[in-house]
Amino acid sequence: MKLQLALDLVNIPEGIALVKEVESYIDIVEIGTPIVINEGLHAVKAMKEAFPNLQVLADLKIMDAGGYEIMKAAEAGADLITVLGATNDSTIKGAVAEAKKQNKQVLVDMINVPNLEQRAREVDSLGVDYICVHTGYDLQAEGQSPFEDLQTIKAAVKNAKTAVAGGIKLETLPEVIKAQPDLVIVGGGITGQADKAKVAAEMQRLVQQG
Ligand SMILES: O=C(CO)[C@H](O)[C@H](O)COP(=O)(O)O
Repeated sequence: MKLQLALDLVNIPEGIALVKEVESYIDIVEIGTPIVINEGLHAVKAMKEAFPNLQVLADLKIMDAGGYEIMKAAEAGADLITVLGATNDSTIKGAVAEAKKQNKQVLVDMINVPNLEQRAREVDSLGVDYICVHTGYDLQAEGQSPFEDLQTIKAAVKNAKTAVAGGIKLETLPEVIKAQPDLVIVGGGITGQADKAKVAAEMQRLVQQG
């Protein structure tokens, strides 16, 4: 099981400073969608250059032009790139084909997919690397969490690895780990804490003991 730190509400220098604090406790650093919107793929390039030993995920949430957008993220140095499960199969197939060519990985974000079980099975047959359940900020604010959805995809997905994101905190991490995802994605649960290194270290301990 791996731990991914999601950076969303920071600029490039703030993001690099933050990762320096927790570098040894995480496996993957995510350049979140708001950073890509604010700073472009330069943020991915800057993070990869600053931390060549970490994997960098570009949270592009690709909805169209799968092959092209994967190619651009790969050029910037991303190791993993996100595509939306809500898009059509052609976009996902194009993304997977380009990612394989570039030796990169595709994580499909199932945010707001209504027929989760059925779509997870379909996406699983397209050769993607990860299928991720995700409760976004707006639904987190309404009290929702991704924990039940994780059980759903754990039962449905046979080929891809599974991932979970959306409001995970140190207190809720043990419940998440019980469902045995391959990847746990944490943003505010680390970035919003006063002692980020302490929380990240404890999260790494829990994730590694599985
Ligand atoms: O992709 C995202 C928002 O769309 C976030 O990166 C993801 O939800 C993790 O952040 P948090 O743990 O703060 O919810």
